[in-house]
Amino acid sequence: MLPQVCVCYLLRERGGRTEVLLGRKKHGLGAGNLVGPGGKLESGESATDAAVREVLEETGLRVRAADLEPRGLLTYLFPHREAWSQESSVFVCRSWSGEPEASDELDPEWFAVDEVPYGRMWDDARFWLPQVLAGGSVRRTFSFGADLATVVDERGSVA
Ligand SMILES: Nc1ncnc2c1[nH]c(=O)n2[C@H]1C[C@H](O)[C@@H](COP(=O)(O)OP(=O)(O)OP(=O)(O)O)O1
Ligand SMILES: [Mg+2]
Ligand SMILES: [Mg+2]
Repeated sequence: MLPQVCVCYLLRERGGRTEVLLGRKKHGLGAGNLVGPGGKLESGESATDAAVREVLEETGLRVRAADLEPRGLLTYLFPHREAWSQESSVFVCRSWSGEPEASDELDPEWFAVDEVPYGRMWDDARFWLPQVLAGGSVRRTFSFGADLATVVDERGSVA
């Protein structure tokens, strides 16, 4: 079984448009990329509980497990760096308390969902995140090449 991680996209309505909370990752896997808050599941933790904890740790926002919408599962394969291969549970959330704050891991920033700068994200995001932000779900596998940055193969579905 691959290491399990989670990611959560917080959505809000502002000025007649939908915005998503992303942040530049400051260190660790994917440092420099714009990502959704998320991280590794701890021992015995469910993906939902991990998402609640990681959102709080990385943004200062409190979300409730009941408000997390499961939106699928992503498999990231790095044949040239096996330790980076992971399986990620994807959530969307529209309700929370608090205001986003910078953390050791992320500088949170709101983006209109139709203006997300996919060129600043992990290369896989452009294949599935637009559909998830539009209300869909995903079950997809991505293989990265020797540069550890470019998707060289993808399979699965977005519905
Ligand atoms: N290939 C790819 N594309 C998009 N997003 C990701 C990947 N691989 C990934 O791991 N991720 C996402 C999924 C998770 O949200 C994070 C990975 O967890 P990370 O943030 O490194 O772990 P934390 O638990 O937050 O960090 P520490 O607590 O260990 O510092 O990236
Ligand atoms: Mg993280
Ligand atoms: Mg963590």
